[in-house]
Amino acid sequence: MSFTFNELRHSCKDNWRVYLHHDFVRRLGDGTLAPEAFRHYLKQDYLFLIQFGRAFALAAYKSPTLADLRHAKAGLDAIIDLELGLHIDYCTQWNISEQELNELPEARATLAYTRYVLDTGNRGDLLDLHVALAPCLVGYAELARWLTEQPGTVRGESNPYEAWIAMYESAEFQAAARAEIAWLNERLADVPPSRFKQLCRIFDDATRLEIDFWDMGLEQRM
Ligand SMILES: Cc1ncc(C[n+]2csc(CCO)c2C)c(N)n1
Repeated sequence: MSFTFNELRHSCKDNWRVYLHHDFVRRLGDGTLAPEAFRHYLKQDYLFLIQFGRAFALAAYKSPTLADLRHAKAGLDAIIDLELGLHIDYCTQWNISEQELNELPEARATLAYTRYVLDTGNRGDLLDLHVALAPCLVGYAELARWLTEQPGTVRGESNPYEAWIAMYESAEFQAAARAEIAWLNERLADVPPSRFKQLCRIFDDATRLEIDFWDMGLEQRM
């Protein structure tokens, strides 16, 4: 029996659609998202990215081979040098200082999602951890492509969220998502059905926690 990432994604298709086509995402696309909701999301996403940096460090610890270790290092580099760097610049443009970021308490949705991923990686192996990380990596690349195709999406200077969409639409992010899918496809080819079922549960949990993260932003909840 051989499984693929596409089957994993299909196993939670309803929640996957809710995550990708969430109101928060649609409003980023048409530019109607309340600026305060976006600022709340940006601040919590900074805290989220720090914990995700830890998750990639955990992936390094859980790596049995040099190739896996390099893969984890590349993921950690991408978060620290690319995503967090852009994020801090972006926060400055939205009048959120680095000092404010460093003093923020974590919202419950941030705590739940990030600690779930870290716990899944701690108790499981590298594949469990990657499956918990996949909705984040693959989902944002897919939602950026989806937004680009929507007729309601406003591009260019008239959309205050243009830079956010462009970041996840960029060739670099799209390539990272494709690499992750390839990595998962290689591993999923060897798992038995009972193990695949466990992995579907992890993927669905992380997808639901992504939905909660959008809800938290939209409703500015702590
Ligand atoms: C809640 C939330 N989910 C996913 C991402 C996207 N993201 C986070 S880390 C990473 C890997 C590359 O650095 C990607 C694509 C986000 N920013 N916030």
